[in-house]
Amino acid sequence: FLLPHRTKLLRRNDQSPWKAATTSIQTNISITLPSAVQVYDDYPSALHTIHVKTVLTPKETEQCLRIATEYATLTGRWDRPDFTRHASYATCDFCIEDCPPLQSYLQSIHFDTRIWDLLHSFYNIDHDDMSYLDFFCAHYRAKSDENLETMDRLEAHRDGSLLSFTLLLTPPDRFEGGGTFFEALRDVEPTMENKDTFQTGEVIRPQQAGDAVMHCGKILHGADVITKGQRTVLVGFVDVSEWRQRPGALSRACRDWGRMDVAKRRLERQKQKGCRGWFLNHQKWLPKVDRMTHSIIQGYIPAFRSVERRGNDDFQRRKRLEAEDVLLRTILMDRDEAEKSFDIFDGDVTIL
Ligand SMILES: O=C(O)CCC(=O)C(=O)O
Ligand SMILES: [Fe+2]
Repeated sequence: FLLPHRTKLLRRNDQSPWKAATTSIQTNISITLPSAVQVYDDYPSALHTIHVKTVLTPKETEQCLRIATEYATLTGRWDRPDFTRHASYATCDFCIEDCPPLQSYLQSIHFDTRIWDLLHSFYNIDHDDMSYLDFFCAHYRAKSDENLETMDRLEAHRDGSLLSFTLLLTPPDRFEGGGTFFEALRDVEPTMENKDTFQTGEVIRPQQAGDAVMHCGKILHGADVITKGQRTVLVGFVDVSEWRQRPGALSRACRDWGRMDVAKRRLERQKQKGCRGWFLNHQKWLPKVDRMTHSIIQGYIPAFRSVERRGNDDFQRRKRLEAEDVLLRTILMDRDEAEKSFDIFDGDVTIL
């Protein structure tokens, strides 16, 4: 069931378990990222909006949490981060595929169909064009002396997938802190409708277990620190077929984000060497006549203003957000456009 495009047999109908899910209080919140660039149209694109939506009933959520906790206790999978699965941003987790009881329970309640239906309605991507890159159950707990290897947060990052979701399994009254933060939401004011879920700055905190935060995985995000108790979530990385993605859009964004990383490192290096400048011992490489004429050639190199400006935190953030915004506007092609761009292959395409 980890291959969603194979789940056509689980289409929604009147008797579907989806009906059961609609009997609990239904969260339906959407928060749209502000525009960071003016030069492009197409704002907001579907990908600018983050959705918080009820996916599981309280009973189903409880059942998932029970099965997951039993499995993690037995295997120790929540006791330390798994660097083999997520090398850079390792979480204390297990893959749903590794836990047959949870996998078959989710299958029995048609979990995948619910997720694809929602993602389809939010981002207009066909079920056949979505598949799991990863689907796992992660666990955060407040730091204490006994659990040094466990995790209490996840640093800001972008997922490998174009779409992602984080579904809360633990009732929110059992922990403090937590939630998913998004850098681009820092200056966005909560509204009457979302003020409970979106209380502080960048963080989205679902108000009931069974609710999922669904978003574009390329938006810079992370898990806020847990200060008390434990928080268990189901996380899905959902990939979108290549043919719906505009060639070059992601690589352009990665290049721009990479430039900002380099600028940051240059400033750090400059600071290590002393902000005002530094002396180079390079006289022996210079022609004798010039040695006497230029003070710079005497070896003194002032700190570069441009390095300071480009390494500045606000500047960095603005540039990161600009690249992110352009990506969100451009990466998805609608079906017609995608079909046209596929036509250049003249129908001669073999899909392996
Ligand atoms: O736990 C969360 O709220 C976010 C998790 C996440 O971003 C991830 O695992 O990639
Ligand atoms: Fe993530």
